[in-house]
Amino acid sequence: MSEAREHPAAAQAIPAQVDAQPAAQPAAQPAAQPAAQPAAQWTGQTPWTGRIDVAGENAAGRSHTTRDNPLVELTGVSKVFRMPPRRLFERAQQVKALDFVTLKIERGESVAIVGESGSGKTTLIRQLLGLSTPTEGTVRFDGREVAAHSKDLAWLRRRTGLVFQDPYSSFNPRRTIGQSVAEPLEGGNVPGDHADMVRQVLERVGLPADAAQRYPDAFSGGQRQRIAVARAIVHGPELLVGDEPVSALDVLVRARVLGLLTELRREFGLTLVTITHDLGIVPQLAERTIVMQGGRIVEDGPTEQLLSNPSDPYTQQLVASRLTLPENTWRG
Ligand SMILES: Nc1ncnc2c1ncn2[C@@H]1O[C@H](COP(=O)(O)OP(=O)(O)OP(=O)(O)O)[C@@H](O)[C@H]1O
Repeated sequence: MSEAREHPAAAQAIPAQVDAQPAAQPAAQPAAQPAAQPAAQWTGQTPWTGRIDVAGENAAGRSHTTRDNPLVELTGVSKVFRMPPRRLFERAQQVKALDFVTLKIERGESVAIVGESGSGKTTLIRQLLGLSTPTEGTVRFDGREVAAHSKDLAWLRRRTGLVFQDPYSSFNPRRTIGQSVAEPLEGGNVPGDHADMVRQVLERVGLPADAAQRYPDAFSGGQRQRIAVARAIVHGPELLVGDEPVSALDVLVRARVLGLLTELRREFGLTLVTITHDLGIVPQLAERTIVMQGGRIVEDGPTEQLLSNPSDPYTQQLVASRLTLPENTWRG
C-alpha cells in the first residue's frame, strides 16, 4: 500500500476525550438532502462553491442523485505486476492482482470490499483513485476516463478523499494538525480561508477547538483517525475511500469512528467505499458488500442478504468465521 501514500489526502486523526465521550452530533440526514447547517459550520461543500468546474458542470450544489452515469465504473479491469527475476536465467514473475473486474458504484452508495490478504482489494481502490493504471480495461469517474487523464488528475483528487489504516504513520510529526488537514485545500488550490475551513471540519469530527495548533503526538489513535477523516473530507469530496480505516483501533474506538463515517456519509451525501478484513463491521458500514478472491469479484450484493445467505463458497467461509461487534457500540 506504499504507493497510495502519494495521495494528497494521506493523513488524519482525534483527541482521546472525544473517544471517551463523543461530541453530540447533528442528526443524520438523507443522502440527497444534506442537513441545513448554521452559517458558521462546515457544510462539506464550502471549498466547492462557485468554483470548480467538474466535467463541464459547476460543482456548487452538486447532486448525488440526478446524473445518469455511475460515480465509479470499472470495465474489464485487470492489473498485472511484473516482478524482475531474482536470479540470472530465472524468468520474470507475474502477479495478476486484478482479473477482469467489472463494477459500478452509484452516488451515495456505501460499499464494503472484503476478502483475504492478497485478494486485490487495495489494487482495486488504487485503480479507482487513479493511483495506478490498469493493465487492461477502463476506469471511469463520473463518466470521465481516469487513465486518459493520468498526467493531470487534480480533478480526481478534488473529488476523492482517502483514509488509511494506520493513524500513527499518517501524519508528519513536525506539522501541526492544522497544516496537515489543510493539505488537500492547498494541493487543490481551493480558494477561501483555509484556516477557517480546517477549524470547522475539525470541529465537525469532534476535535477540540485548539486541535489545529497541536502536533500529532498529542492525540490518541482514535483521535488521529478522526483527524484523518477531517483531512480526507476538508476539500468536499464526493467519494470517500477507507483502506482498513478502523482496523488499528480498539473495539469501542473503532465503533465510534465507524459511527462518524456513517454520519458524514448521510450528512453530505458521500459515496463511501471501505476495504475491511472484518466482516463484523460491515452491517453498520455498508448496505452493499463486494467479496474478492484472487483478483476477482466472487460475490456482490446487499450486505444483509450476502451475510445471511452467501452464495459463493468463499463468502460462506468468510461469513462462518466472522466476528461481530457488540450491539450498540458502533454509534458515535
Ligand atoms: N506493487 C506491487 N508489485 C508486485 N505485486 C504487487 C504489488 N501490489 C500488489 N501486489 C500483489 O498483488 C496481489 C494483490 O495485492 P493487494 O495489496 O491488492 O491485496 P489486498 O487484498 O489489498 O491485500 P491486503 O488485505 O493484505 O492489503 C498480491 O499478490 C500482492 O502481492
